[in-house]
Amino acid sequence: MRKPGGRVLIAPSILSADFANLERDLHRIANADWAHVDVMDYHFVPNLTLGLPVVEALQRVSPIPLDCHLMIEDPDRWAPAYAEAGAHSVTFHIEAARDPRTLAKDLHAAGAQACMALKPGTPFAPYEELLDVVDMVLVMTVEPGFGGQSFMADQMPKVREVREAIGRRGGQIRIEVDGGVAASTIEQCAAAGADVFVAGSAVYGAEDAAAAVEELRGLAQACAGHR
Ligand SMILES: O=C(CO)[C@H](O)[C@H](O)COP(=O)(O)O
Ligand SMILES: [Fe+2]
Repeated sequence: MRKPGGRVLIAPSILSADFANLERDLHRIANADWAHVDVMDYHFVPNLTLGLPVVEALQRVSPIPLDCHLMIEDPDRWAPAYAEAGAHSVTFHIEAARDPRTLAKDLHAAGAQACMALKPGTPFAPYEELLDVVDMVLVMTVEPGFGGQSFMADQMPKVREVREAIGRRGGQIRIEVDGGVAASTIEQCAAAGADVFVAGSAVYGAEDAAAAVEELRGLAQACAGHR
């Protein structure tokens, strides 16, 4: 079982990168742990970003593993292809999945870690049993769909609830937070029990993206150590 206070992971979101220069911008964050890739389909969320062909291309050039966050309808049908493309982790939204248990198994069979995401209005308790089959839980700290939104501190009790449930069951499940994570908000996420931190505008909006990654990592790691 991973002890509280283990290594934290920083996953910059390329949603805030320059879409005309994605390879260059992946290399700007080569010191991060994962590159977070936001896939949006104009149906599950009111925005459209990129899909499987672009993820396959990113996979060929990325210096770090891809963490694919699928904000799409029918992930049962579409998500396994992202695992087959080589993504390290594939996140589906629990609000969109028909059979999350089978989907998680399909993702594992295709070689990826499986993660379930919860929108801000979605409670965790009905899905606690799925901790048996997922590797990570993503607690959204904005409404999914756009980068650059304000962090929702009211999601911290949910992060604590997930961390407590993981603690009761044992196992090595990570908790990822996504949306509005920055130097001013990351410590409360880490204190609540998150150990994977997505940051888009806070990293790519900085003069030096790699330095922003290190700053975030330092703040989160210090907090995780005191948990
Ligand atoms: O999933 C997302 C939006 O739905 C993005 O990953 C998230 O918003 C990152 O951007 P920022 O750090 O600027 O909030
Ligand atoms: Fe995301």
